[in-house]
Amino acid sequence: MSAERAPPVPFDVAQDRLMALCRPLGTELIPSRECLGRYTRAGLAAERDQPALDLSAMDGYALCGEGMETWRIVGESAAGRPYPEELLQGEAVRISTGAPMPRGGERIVLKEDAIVEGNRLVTAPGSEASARHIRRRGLDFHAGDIVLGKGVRIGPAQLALVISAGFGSGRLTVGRLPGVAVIDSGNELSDDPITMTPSQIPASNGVMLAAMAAPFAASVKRIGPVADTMEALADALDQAGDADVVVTSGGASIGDHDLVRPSLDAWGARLDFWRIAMKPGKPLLVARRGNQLVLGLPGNPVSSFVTAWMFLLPVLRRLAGAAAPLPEMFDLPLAEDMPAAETRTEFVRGSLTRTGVAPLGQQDSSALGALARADVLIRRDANAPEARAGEMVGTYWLQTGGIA
Ligand SMILES: Nc1nc2c(c(=O)[nH]1)N[C@H]1C(S)=C(S)[C@@H](COP(=O)(O)OP(=O)(O)OC[C@H]3O[C@@H](n4cnc5c(N)ncnc54)[C@H](O)[C@@H]3O)O[C@H]1N2
Ligand code: MOO
Repeated sequence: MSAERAPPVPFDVAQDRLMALCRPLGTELIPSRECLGRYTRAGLAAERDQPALDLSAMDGYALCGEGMETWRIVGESAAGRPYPEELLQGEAVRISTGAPMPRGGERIVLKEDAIVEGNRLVTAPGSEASARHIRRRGLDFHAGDIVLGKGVRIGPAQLALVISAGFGSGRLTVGRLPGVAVIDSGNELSDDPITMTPSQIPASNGVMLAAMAAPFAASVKRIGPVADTMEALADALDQAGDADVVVTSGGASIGDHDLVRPSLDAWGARLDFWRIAMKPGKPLLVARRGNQLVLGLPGNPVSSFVTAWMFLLPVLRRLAGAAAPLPEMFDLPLAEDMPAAETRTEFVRGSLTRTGVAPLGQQDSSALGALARADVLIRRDANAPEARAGEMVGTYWLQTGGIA
């Protein structure tokens, strides 16, 4: 059967097949503070307790002894400058948030609940000193605890955790990020909206795809726009060099000018699969040339975005070492009825309302306006029956890239 006539690959099968083709790239040792956006390649064990001592969580006074009316203030424990002695019965020290509890300090009275005259302290009527204002040693984690699992993305919070766990001045072993080349192809494309003719189209996909790939890539090389000729495509593929992932946009369908498949063939790439039962994005193709992976995305801008989101980003995350590279789906209620689905798994651009998710009115696969307004992709499985308002539907959050 010719590739044109073979039935399209079901969406989930295609995602699984693609993931099976990717192996995480090697590792590299880089300064911990530069690990933003990287993936851990092994569990990370803390090198210290956090906090390393019992600390005060509030500004106030640390007290020793119970059942007395007044305390004698004998000094101060400030953040980074602890009170050096042991507190004795009836003694108190001024203490600030984050400062170490003095030895013998049992409870904290808040500054606003303390009545102080000279070095005498009494607690205000109705208030009480409490041990709950003490952050105990190891409250966050203990030395040896695995604070980040394997294959976790280091975002800002994880980066702070790495520093807090004792790796501030050291290096971490993280996954290497892939090199990416993005080629947009099409005779009608122009990079210059000022001088182009009305029959031309601004080449928006290349910029969009490069922006999507950038957080997961060591480098992104943009090539084109290039003409729909075998020569121009051959030249563009040569320029892609040894990029780990080559992404093309346009020319993936079966039109007379759709030359991506024959060009890849001439370049020495072997087709793995082509055409997915998804809407938008049916003409997606996947090919390999040695260790290089080629994703041929459809030219329609929304099709290009959705296929990049569902296939390219998972590939990049997997190569970078992600344990869970596929976008996560959440069930949310529908804000309005939706018709029965077609024979392809459909990803409907939707907005988030107070009562749930609502499909946007414009679903054409060229409509960037609706895509830019969308908060979510609503998933409608192939042949799913009509869905009523209030029913739960699978939803992908666009803002988070589907991974949080
Ligand atoms: N007879 C059939 N025709 C089509 C089929 C089919 O199965 N049989 N599939 C349709 C589907 S679905 C899609 S999606 C499109 C995609 O086809 P291509 O990947 O070959 O895309 P092009 O024809 O090159 O372009 C489609 C559309 O997108 C615009 N475009 C292309 N590149 C860019 C870019 N870099 N930036 C902005 N816009 C771009 C292009 O001008 C076209 O308007 O095929 C259907 N046809
Ligand atoms: O699947 Mo195409 O991507 O409908 O426009």
